[in-house]
Amino acid sequence: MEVKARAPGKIILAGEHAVVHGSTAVAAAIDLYTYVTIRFPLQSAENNDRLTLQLKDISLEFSWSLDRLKEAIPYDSSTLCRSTPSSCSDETLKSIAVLIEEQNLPKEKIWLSSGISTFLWLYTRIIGFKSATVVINSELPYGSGLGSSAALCVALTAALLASSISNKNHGNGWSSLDETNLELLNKWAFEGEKIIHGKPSGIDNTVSAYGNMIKFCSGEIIRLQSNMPLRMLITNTRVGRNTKALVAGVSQRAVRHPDAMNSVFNAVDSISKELAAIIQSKDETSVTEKEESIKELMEMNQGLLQSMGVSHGSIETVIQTTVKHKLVSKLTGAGGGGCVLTLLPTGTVVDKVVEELESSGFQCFTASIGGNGAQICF
Ligand SMILES: Nc1ncnc2c1ncn2[C@@H]1O[C@H](COP(=O)(O)OP(=O)(O)OP(=O)(O)O)[C@@H](O)[C@H]1O
Ligand SMILES: C[C@@](O)(CCO)CC(=O)[O-]
Ligand SMILES: [Mg+2]
Repeated sequence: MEVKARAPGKIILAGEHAVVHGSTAVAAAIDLYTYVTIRFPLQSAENNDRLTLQLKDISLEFSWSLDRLKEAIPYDSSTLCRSTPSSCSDETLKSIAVLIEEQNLPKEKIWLSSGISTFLWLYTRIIGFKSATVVINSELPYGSGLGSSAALCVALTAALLASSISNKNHGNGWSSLDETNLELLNKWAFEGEKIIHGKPSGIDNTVSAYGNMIKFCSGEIIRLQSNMPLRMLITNTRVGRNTKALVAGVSQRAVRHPDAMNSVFNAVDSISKELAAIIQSKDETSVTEKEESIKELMEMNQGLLQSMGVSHGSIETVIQTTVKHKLVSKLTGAGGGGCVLTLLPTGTVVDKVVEELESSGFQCFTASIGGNGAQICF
């Protein structure tokens, strides 16, 4: 039997980092996906006592015997419960780390270990110690602010939950999950994100699961209906960074300067709420006026992200380059490098700015905003 799932990456239009501290943020799905295929062997097949993970886009394969997994990951049948998401304890995470060390992950790929830990934990917790080959393929750049970690957690959980759905609709292409399964999927994916982000807000897994555009605050999800065209250029600075470390850095700054940082988080909250209102507004305001307001809000948000300490020289270079073309940019996701968003008001011709950014070694692309969330296929 084979099940497939896919989940999109995302951009954050406003509110990253502050959202971890209870502010509002606005995010949208993009049409770049992480795909997960799970193949279960026949009972009679050889090798039906192993769990194999293939990371297709980076040509790596890992394999564990089920006995070794059972030995290392604490298990009793009462803790295996697909319908009650639970957190991975520090102790279990340590045992999982040993399972990954045994696979001799190349040193330059050590950043993958949190993703593989999440895989092992979600897999064993949701469907137990069952033999399979899991193939993962991603169109998203890793660790670049486009939510690769959340797309992994959401796509994997969707495939795991789909494997136990009884009324499978074979051969009908991609289909969405029903509301109950979507809620369950989002909770499990959040538990997975905790392993990768440390202290996630939940916005990345939520927008990847539900798709479209959302306003998110302290776990509350409001689905937004955009009433204006919204085009963004995405520039990957190609500077690698790690969301967990950046989120922890902002929290440490907030401990050192609680009043100042609270004011920053409050300002971001207002920016996100205003941005969401503009995007949804059906009033007479012209698109040009709305775009002018969004530009200003993005500029203010970037200033506040810089004051949180999550900008980077490469991000500043992108901002300065786009300003020369009268365009406004802000970082997206955790910052520290990664990707930058540039608003493309109606009628903008991007060729010149793209040429200049790419000649500095950056990678530019556009993605369609506000599309599908998690989907499954049999
Ligand atoms: N397809 C994948 N396979 C295995 N691990 C993955 C995959 N995608 C992401 N990861 C894990 O997630 C980590 C990157 O997550 P991180 O949160 O730092 O960045 P991001 O999610 O791309 O950006 P942001 O959180 O800012 O949106 C990788 O180092 C890896 O451990
Ligand atoms: C930086 C952050 O706010 C967004 C990362 O895409 C972290 C999170 O919300 O989990
Ligand atoms: Mg992430």
